[in-house]
Amino acid sequence: MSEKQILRIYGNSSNSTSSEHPSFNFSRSLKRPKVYATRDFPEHCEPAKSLASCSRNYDASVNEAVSPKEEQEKMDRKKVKEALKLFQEIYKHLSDEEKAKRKGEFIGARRTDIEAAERLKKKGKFIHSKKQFGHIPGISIGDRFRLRAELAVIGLHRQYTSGIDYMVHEGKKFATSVVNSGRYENKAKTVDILIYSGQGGRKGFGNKAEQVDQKLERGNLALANSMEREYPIRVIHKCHDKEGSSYVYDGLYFVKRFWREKDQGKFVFKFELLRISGQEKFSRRNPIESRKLKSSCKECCVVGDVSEGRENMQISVMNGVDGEKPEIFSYITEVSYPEWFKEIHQSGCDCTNGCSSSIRCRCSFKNRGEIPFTEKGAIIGPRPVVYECGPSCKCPPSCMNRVTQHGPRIKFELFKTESRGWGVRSRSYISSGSFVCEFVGKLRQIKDKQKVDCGQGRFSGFVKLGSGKYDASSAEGSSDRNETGFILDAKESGNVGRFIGYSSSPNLLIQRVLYNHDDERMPHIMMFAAKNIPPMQELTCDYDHPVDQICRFQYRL
Ligand SMILES: C[S@@+](CC[C@H](N)C(=O)[O-])C[C@H]1O[C@@H](n2cnc3c(N)ncnc32)[C@H](O)[C@@H]1O
Repeated sequence: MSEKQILRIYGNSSNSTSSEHPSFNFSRSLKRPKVYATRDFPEHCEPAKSLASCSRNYDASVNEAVSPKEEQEKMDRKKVKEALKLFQEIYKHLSDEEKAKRKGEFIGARRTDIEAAERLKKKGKFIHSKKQFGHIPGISIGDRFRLRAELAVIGLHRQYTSGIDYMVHEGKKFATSVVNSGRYENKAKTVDILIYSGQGGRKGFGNKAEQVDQKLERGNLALANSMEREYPIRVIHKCHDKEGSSYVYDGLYFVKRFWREKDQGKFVFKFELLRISGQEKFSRRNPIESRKLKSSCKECCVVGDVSEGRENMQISVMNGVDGEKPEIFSYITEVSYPEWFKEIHQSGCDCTNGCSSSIRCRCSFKNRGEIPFTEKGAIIGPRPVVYECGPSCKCPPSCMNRVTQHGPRIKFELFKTESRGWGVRSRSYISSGSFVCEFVGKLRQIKDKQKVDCGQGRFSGFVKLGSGKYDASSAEGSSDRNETGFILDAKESGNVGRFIGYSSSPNLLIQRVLYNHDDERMPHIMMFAAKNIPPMQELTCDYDHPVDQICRFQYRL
């Protein structure tokens, strides 16, 4: 069916009924919040009611006498349903077209949902063409929407990607709605309080993204202005269940306060939003359904990407135990060296056409005359140290002696275990010998008799890198000549490696690797698959194994 046909079939019934803004539609409750619940907010396990199953049954018996108000509500809801139906048909049409074009191949990300919404917008089929404050007629608390673009179509949240939507009123920006996606550490601690992180603060994308200070502009300014005037803000939570993600309307909130704090050295804005009291709570209204839904929600995604875009692939956090998120830590992808640390480079290899197992390649020579990796990047047997080519080598980045320095390529997932805290697994199969990840943290020196809680199964975020006297003469700013040994401390800053659990028969082996410096006292701690690892199996290593010794367990390629 063509888009024209679809539009013809559905006519103009979903035309806007909005009044001139500012239209404050929060008649269902306007009391300032007084008492706030303190129980943990299980936002990802909240019973998300579908629009069709909403408690107000507008298709109920026509014989019942209905008031004009109810009649209006019925009409509003009908319009919402019609607009969504129209959207779904265009979306399906575009998706089918896209699938046929792709023939199974990946051509690049195309947001078909946005495209479908844009087509509806051009035809004037958006509900409430003007933005407005408060509830949107026809939409009830607890309504669930599968696609983000649907929120724009029905006027709940007009931004396709940005979390804060706002409009200009009397020359000033005011927030109309926020989507709590969990992406920016929106720690929804209780059912009534939402700590919402401001927008901005990143320049560029993926690995090249640079952290900058957030500014009090656009959405952040709009939230601040809304606080001043006590304007209500719609809150929509992104939830995850077995069927995927969805967006649930949670009702109206006020901004109570906001502040600026440092995150990884840069300023970010935090807004405390309080749910307006007296509004329906879909979780409390029908507790039997709530329990049923909670138990059917065996494992929910509580954080979309714990690396916040810093890794090559997203690392989602799944929790089927208690709905909690991991404790806050700074996600870093490289070892954080202290200021005094200087990279000591020996001369690298001169191989301009890639390295090979010959004495002409200096790096190969350091590796006992062989390249320690297969062409596919699997490690050829554990050894005391692997010397990868590095910044002083002339070989290209694609050289087969550069494996771990490119970072992990595994689709990791963090998950909550019943009794061991968080663990790590891979969504895809990992073949024996493949590089899994590095254990990164802050590199610290330890003093002679300083006790570090690591090893002997009590590992708690540290890896001891072995001992050795540190020559203070080469350390700027250090005057303590008795310091010996180094540790990687991942308690406050680390990567996915800090969540890997212990096993006496592990499926990962620990391998010391050098590439960006030649100081053997502080090698990179790299983890490789010790065997073939099926998808979703917990990744484990042997904490008791001293990292300055060759791994004692066997593995085969
Ligand atoms: C490197 S952390 C691993 C991540 C940790 N599970 C968490 O939630 O942050 C090591 C800690 O995890 C727990 N742990 C890891 N493996 C374990 C095991 N096999 N049995 C019991 N506790 C374990 C212990 O508390 C240990 O101190």
